[in-house]
Amino acid sequence: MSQLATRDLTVRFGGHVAVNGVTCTFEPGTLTAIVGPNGAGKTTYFNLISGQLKASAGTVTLGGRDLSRASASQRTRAGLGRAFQLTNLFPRLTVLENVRLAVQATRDGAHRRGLNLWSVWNDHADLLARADAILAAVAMKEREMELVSNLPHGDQRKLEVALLMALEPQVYMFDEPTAGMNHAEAPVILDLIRQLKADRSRTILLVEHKMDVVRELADRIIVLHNGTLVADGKPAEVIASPIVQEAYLGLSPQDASAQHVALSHPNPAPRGGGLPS
Ligand SMILES: Nc1ncnc2c1ncn2[C@@H]1O[C@H](COP(=O)(O)OP(=O)(O)OP(=O)(O)O)[C@@H](O)[C@H]1O
Repeated sequence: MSQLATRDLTVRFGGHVAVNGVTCTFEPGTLTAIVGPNGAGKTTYFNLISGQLKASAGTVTLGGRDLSRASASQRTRAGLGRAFQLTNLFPRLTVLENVRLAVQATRDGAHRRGLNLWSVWNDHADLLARADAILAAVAMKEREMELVSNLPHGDQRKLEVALLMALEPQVYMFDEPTAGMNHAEAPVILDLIRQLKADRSRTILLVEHKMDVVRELADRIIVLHNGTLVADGKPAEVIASPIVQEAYLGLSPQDASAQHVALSHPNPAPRGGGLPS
């Protein structure tokens, strides 16, 4: 099983350092929540790991393999799976066709074996069986013949997770997976993440603003502030730590026991100002 690691990962936009020397390892079987105020660098850190953005400095490795110079698609093939909000779906294809294509994308090499009709037929049956199993896992089998464009938003987002599962990644990356979902839709996605977590062999990274979700799902929390990693540990410890409670959240020690603090919120500026240097 493969450890994901970033070392001194840094990106600068002009004079602004959006992610600043982040060194962190993520173990298989662990769900790590990445939290921090708006603009802290969470999505940028994701972009650097998944290869959507090139780092100014530092490395990203998976199972010891250096992916720092790899493209986003090479990183996906190496095992880094990132959920994108609906951008990976083919709206004019059916649910089943979408999943089958994603399964097919993971079986590269099959098309290079030349034209052998028996193997083409076998591959086809195998792909369909795998697509079927994934649709069953996400409870979407009854919708498999529907066009994706006709699905309700919640089902489209569920399908997005199904496509990610089809890629069989070692690392699942979710950036605010329930953003824009209603009260009925959000629990379904969280259930899927719970299912993935139950497997205990996957590394899951979750950027999430909702602290109740983080408390429930995370084995570990890391906190980014101004692009820097400022806290890392078990959820209860991180949430209760003086640096997060007093400096970061701007709460008094008495408030430190508050149950519903949010480490991130809709207002761009963090409460309580900056962290001590
Ligand atoms: N392509 C870019 N060019 C210039 N600045 C950028 C770029 N991408 C991100 N930034 C800046 O980097 C900082 C970190 O942004 P990022 O989106 O990673 O924060 P975040 O923690 O994900 O915030 P939010 O919780 O609001 O999504 C911000 O100041 C943002 O404006």
